Amino acid sequence: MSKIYTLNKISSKGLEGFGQCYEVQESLQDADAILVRSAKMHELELPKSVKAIARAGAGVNNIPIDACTQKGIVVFNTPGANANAVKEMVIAGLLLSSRKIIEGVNWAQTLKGNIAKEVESGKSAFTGPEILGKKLGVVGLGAIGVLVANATQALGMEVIGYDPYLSVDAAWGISRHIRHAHTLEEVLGQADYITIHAPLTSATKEMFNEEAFNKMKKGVRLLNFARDTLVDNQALVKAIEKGTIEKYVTDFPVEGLIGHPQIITIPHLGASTPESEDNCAVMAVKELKGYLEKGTITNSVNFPECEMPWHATFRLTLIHKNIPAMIGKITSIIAEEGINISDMINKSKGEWAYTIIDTDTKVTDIKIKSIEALDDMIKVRVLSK
Ligand SMILES: NC(=O)C1=CN([C@@H]2O[C@H](COP(=O)(O)OP(=O)(O)OC[C@H]3O[C@@H](n4cnc5c(N)ncnc54)[C@H](O)[C@@H]3O)[C@@H](O)[C@H]2O)C=CC1
Ligand SMILES: O=C(O)CCC(=O)C(=O)O
Repeated sequence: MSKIYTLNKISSKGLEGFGQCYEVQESLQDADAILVRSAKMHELELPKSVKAIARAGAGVNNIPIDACTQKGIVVFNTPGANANAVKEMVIAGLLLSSRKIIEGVNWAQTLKGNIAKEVESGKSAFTGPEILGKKLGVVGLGAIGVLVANATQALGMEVIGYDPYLSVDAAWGISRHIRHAHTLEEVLGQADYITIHAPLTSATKEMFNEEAFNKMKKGVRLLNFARDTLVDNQALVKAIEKGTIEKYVTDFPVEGLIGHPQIITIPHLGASTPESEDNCAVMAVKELKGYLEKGTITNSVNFPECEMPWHATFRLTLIHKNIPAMIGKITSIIAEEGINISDMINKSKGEWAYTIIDTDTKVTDIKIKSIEALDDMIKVRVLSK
């Protein structure tokens, strides 16, 4: 029985996918794997039993990836599974940033007496421009950015996209009407609206800072449905005071922004739809099962993709450093017992490698210990059918 610790509320449709051989628990004790959404895991002491973590969602900045990698814990996410939910929210955000809908609705709640007359005399305070024909800059053209770019172009916006690491898959999905910016400055200098869809990393932290705001057009509307600290909030408030930024719409309410008349704070609702919660959970559960049961790695952010059909009875999965002679050392230990390897695969990602070895005969515990004792060997698992 494998034990799964859930850190956030995970859709039941996803959890059902685990089936009879799994126990979903609210304790970390002896957990084989963890399922998480946005809960912060940096302070969490992970027991040795943990082999994998699946993020039911896209952003993995809440997970201590480097520490997990060193311990041989495979971290997965669910690329694209919540992208449509965020895209729809961004379209709402664009309209909220432009038309004074929230202000108008709040004002309408206060009306009394001759309401129809009050409405007609007061509504001019809530006028705002249309998005049709305006220029939108999309920063980050991944799963979400591409959907946002295509949808807003279809709504009549002129869209310019920037992504220095654009993937081939993403490029296939981008409408030919979207203009390609070669630098961030190109977007900042001409967009009427800017929407951020890059991940939070040490390289992107506060990429929207005073310097970036100084390059923006006056009166720009900025949307952030990616992560709070992609934006330097102090510089942002100053840019609003200077008139550079007309409105900031963020999915990440933080102190200093809440209550500001030109800032709309949404309580991280981008992915909060039943469809996206189901999609993410179903995908995350599939990834964990594939790894725990067969050693398959799909959509990992810290180890290479790896899958091999399993015909033999026994399987070793090995996480180790990506260095010369490692495979030779492992196979020599197995050969000392006269065991034949029926199939094998080795994949690498940067300085890390992952190997699957199938045998018809069980490798003895003593030999497994010898393999575990190899320098630069991080984790060895023994699976059987
Ligand atoms: N508000 C919410 O509920 C949600 C927020 N998110 C956030 O949105 C981010 C993006 O999500 P996805 O599109 O699914 O991820 P993705 O990984 O498909 O796309 C991210 C894109 O950003 C690009 N990128 C990286 N560095 C960049 C830079 N310096 N400038 C411009 N582009 C850069 C990458 O090349 C990639 O194409 C996530 O990392 C997460 O933080 C994701 C889902 C839900
Ligand atoms: O699980 C959620 O609601 C948050 C989604 C998110 O921020 C992400 O997928 O990066």
